[in-house]
Amino acid sequence: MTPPAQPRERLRVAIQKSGRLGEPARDLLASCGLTWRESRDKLFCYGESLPVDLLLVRDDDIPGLIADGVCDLGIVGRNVLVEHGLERAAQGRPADLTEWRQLGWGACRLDVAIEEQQEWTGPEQLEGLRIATSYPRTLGRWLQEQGVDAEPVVLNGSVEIAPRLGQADVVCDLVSSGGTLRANQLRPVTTILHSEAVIAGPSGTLDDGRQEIADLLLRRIDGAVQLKESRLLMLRVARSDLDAVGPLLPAGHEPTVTQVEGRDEVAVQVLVHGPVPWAKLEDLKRAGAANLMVLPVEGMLA
Ligand SMILES: Nc1ncnc2c1ncn2[C@@H]1O[C@H](COP(=O)(O)OP(=O)(O)OP(=O)(O)O)[C@@H](O)[C@H]1O
Ligand SMILES: O=P(O)(O)OC[C@H]1O[C@H](OP(=O)(O)OP(=O)(O)O)[C@H](O)[C@@H]1O
Ligand SMILES: [Mg+2]
Repeated sequence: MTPPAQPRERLRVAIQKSGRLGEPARDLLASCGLTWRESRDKLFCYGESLPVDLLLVRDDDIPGLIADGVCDLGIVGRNVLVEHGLERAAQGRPADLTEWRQLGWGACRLDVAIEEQQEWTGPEQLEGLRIATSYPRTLGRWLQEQGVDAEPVVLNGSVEIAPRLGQADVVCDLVSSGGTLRANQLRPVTTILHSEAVIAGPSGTLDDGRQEIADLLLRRIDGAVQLKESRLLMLRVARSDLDAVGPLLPAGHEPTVTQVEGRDEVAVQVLVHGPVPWAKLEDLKRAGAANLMVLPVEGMLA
């Protein structure tokens, strides 16, 4: 039984100490106006601009730290959070954490991969095989859904070399570019989880005034995430071509159309969510748009 957490009036956020998500997590929080004083061992950062402190830890420890009330929120991959939830369920305990926000970065997939030259006929092919993974619960759930009985072999790292070492027949691991699988003569055959970085938090609300601080932080995070995804698309077009260009503009806010002095032309600007692909710019140009520009947005206040 976990002892009740000490009352705290400062919010504590767990992030990865190093690894893939550590730096982007810090950058995100810094873009929310947070500044810190680092402890000498660099494991704790005391929030100066807001009562929000950081705890720098291994990513696998983040769900447990929140569950135990040591931290209030965490920035972690969905893959780690899902595995934690399934582990708890396996122990017959109720779900304690949820995704408070999806952050839109740190994207990867949890894939099953087999030897490159092997044919893939479907999940039933895995029956009776040994599957190396760091995510036995997530894999176990998927196998159960597929009605397949296989044996997870739990490894904390270097999962991809397990088949070559004779420890397993196939693997189930995180993939983004696929380079690690290829380097180990493996190929992905099915995805069992799509992951990205998320804000993990308790299923209920926080106590001691920390919910208010969390709400403020989340509002800033929402703004920062939206800002990061926003672009300003600018172009000029002859009035006669405006009807052709208008429908091709990417979805976003209502465009602003301004008359260009002394010419039968207008300048159009539109705030777009997400990247504007080259193909879209080429379509607009073909329809008569010129001086196309896509600019990042540094700040926004409606
Ligand atoms: N190849 C990848 N591309 C994109 N995101 C990834 C990739 N691999 C992992 N991730 C995401 O980044 C998270 C952290 O990955 P990382 O490899 O840094 O973890 P780790 O080695 O377990 O680190 P730690 O030392 O904190 O335990 C993963 O849980 C996953 O959500
Ligand atoms: O599809 P790819 O782009 O090749 O990425 C996949 C690799 O990335 C992760 O490991 P990471 O590189 O973070 O090293 P780790 O095993 O030490 O965590 C993951 O465990 C895979 O091994
Ligand atoms: Mg880890």
